[in-house]
Amino acid sequence: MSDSDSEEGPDRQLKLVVLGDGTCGKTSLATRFAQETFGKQYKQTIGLDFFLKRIILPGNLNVTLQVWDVGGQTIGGKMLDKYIYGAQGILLVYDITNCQSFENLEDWYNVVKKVTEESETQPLVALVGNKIDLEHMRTVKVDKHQRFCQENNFSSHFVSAKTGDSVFLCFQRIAADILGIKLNKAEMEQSQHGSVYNLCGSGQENCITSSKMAK
Ligand SMILES: Nc1nc2c(ncn2[C@@H]2O[C@H](COP(=O)(O)OP(=O)(O)OP(=O)(O)O)[C@@H](O)[C@H]2O)c(=O)[nH]1
Repeated sequence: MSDSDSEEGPDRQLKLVVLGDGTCGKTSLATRFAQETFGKQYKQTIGLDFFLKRIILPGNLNVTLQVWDVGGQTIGGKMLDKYIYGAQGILLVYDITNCQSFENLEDWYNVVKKVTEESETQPLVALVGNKIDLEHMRTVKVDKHQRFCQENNFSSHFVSAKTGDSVFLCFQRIAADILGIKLNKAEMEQSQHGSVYNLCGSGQENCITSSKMAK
């Protein structure tokens, strides 16, 4: 992509589909990222929820992320294939305190493979361990997570939708990977903790970038 595209061209749009068992925290992850909120109360997603968030990647590249939050009960249903179709990124989410939610990702991934096997371009797949604020209750070993990533060439993420830890970084890294943009260490460290607005504070440049991010 040329410089002129990144400065004046229309926003790039990326479709990211969030999959995983019920209660692993998909809606919480999406709302933490898109709205910077978190609700303790569980409200089951029926079918699909949809969020939009505009971010700016290095090189002043505007990217609008469409986050498709798929209800955990849709596995085995007729609509799931349609939700996945056309995704550039897939987030396979599990709850680090719930082994079953990790084991069941195999089934979710099988659906992804079936839907995308004949596509020209394959989506980037990210493995996301959620609820790291509950580290003391972890039942899924980090080794297992890493092995699953290596075996399938997934990118690896650990987040807490509750505290916001690494949530923005997770989406930012996924978008950057899809677009072939390399984030440097400083950019990743800035994004690691909390919301985009918390990015302000340790450098004028980052402050400007953060304030340009639309809600
Ligand atoms: N401690 C903690 N709780 C979380 C976290 N993320 C989500 N939760 C809680 O887990 C419960 C389920 O979260 P949801 O985001 O609704 O889960 P979901 O995966 O969207 O569930 P479905 O709609 O059934 O697919 C809620 O009570 C959340 O408050 C987290 O990072 N830490």
